[in-house]
Amino acid sequence: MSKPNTPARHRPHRPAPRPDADPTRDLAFDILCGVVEHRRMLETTLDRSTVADARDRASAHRLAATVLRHMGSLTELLQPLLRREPPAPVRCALLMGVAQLRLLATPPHAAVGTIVALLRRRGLAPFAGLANAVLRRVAREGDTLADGLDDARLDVPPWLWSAWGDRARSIAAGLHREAPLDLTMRPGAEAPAGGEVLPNGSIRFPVGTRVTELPGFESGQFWVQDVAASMPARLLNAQPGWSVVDLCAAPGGKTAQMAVSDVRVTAVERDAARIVRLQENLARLNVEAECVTADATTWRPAVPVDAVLLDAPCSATGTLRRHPDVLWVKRPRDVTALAEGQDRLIDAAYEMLRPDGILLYAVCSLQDEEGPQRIQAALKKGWRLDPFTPDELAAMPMARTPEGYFRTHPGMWLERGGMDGFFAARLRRV
Ligand SMILES: C[S@@+](CC[C@H](N)C(=O)[O-])C[C@H]1O[C@@H](n2cnc3c(N)ncnc32)[C@H](O)[C@@H]1O
Repeated sequence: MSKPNTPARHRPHRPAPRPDADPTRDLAFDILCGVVEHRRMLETTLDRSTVADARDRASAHRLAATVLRHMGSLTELLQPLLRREPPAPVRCALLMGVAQLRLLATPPHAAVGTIVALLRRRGLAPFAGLANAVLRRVAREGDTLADGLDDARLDVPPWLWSAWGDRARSIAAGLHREAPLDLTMRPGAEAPAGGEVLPNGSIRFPVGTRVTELPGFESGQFWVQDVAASMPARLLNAQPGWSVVDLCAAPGGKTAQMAVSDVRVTAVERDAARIVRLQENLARLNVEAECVTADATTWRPAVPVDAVLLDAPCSATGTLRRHPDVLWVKRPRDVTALAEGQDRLIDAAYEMLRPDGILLYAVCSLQDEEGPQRIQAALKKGWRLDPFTPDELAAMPMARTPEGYFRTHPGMWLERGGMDGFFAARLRRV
């Protein structure tokens, strides 16, 4: 029997079926809205998330990080398709759709369907039609829309591009790549099979390698440390019997490098939770260091020490490959505030050292204000520069500056997979 032909206005109201839950895209969307609307770091949203499944979290991270790494060029590609500026959350959803279509090889029907469903789930149903039309056009005409866009330039905020000067294009090329997995080996340990031995002794595995699955992880034969991050402690070259303070030490990569060489290390870290992590890392590696929870600007050792390794808190622009949210979260004024803190830590290190003692200053930053400019300021206050020699940097000659600083960026060794940006300099207490 056919149903009576009820006029639409008399039909009982039934809510539209709720599109299936999609924790990956919901979490990626929350991450992106957090960055774009509140300058909230990716990890903060991830920490607060109730999504429990590790694969969902990893997929959400990958999707959000892909958008963040290409946010400028994806935004530009969308521009001619939008008659009006959509609300920020809708723009985030559209960017996710474009990233799925153009960068993550998601089949078009899934790339479009998942974003339309996301908008409906998140109370943005009035924009579902727009997303459907726009993303279908990107699926059909994406190559034409992308033609002529300067991705490298567009994907770096203007203030960073100008701060990086003539390094900018090369750095930007490195930022489009995900970081491989680099290991620092305990002296004498056998490297797990399949890794590439880099000229400085680090072992490199391809992007996506899970460190916990490599043989030797449990028994503490190595730890994760980007090739560039391994250089400050190598350059300090602390000798057995030296007393060294590792200031700002957690999670302890550099403490471990020194402690495995029988150096007497005191690791100073302000954050109580992070010092627990440092202690866990040292325990896995079965090495010892004195761990102190204290503010490095006021803490002092009982007797002056031979060397201080100061890996100072910084803007972390050197780690943008791993943390592309930093591109859109940090501002120039953050760098200024961090530079003031770096000066205070350098002053504190002076009071910890014996005469002629060494300060190895390092930051994972690409910014002049946090690197060369801090050293220039220190040289006016009783420090002497002890430049790195070509021999000391024979494994990475391109990282030695004319002043004798160590300086890397993500565009270096690109054919091998790149590296983080780091700055280091060696100073002596006069
Ligand atoms: C760049 S990370 C250090 C990484 C570490 N050196 C390594 O190689 O694993 C900076 C650390 O400095 C800590 N920190 C920041 N300000 C500090 C201060 N005034 N005193 C002690 N630690 C501080 C932060 O909590 C953070 O753990």
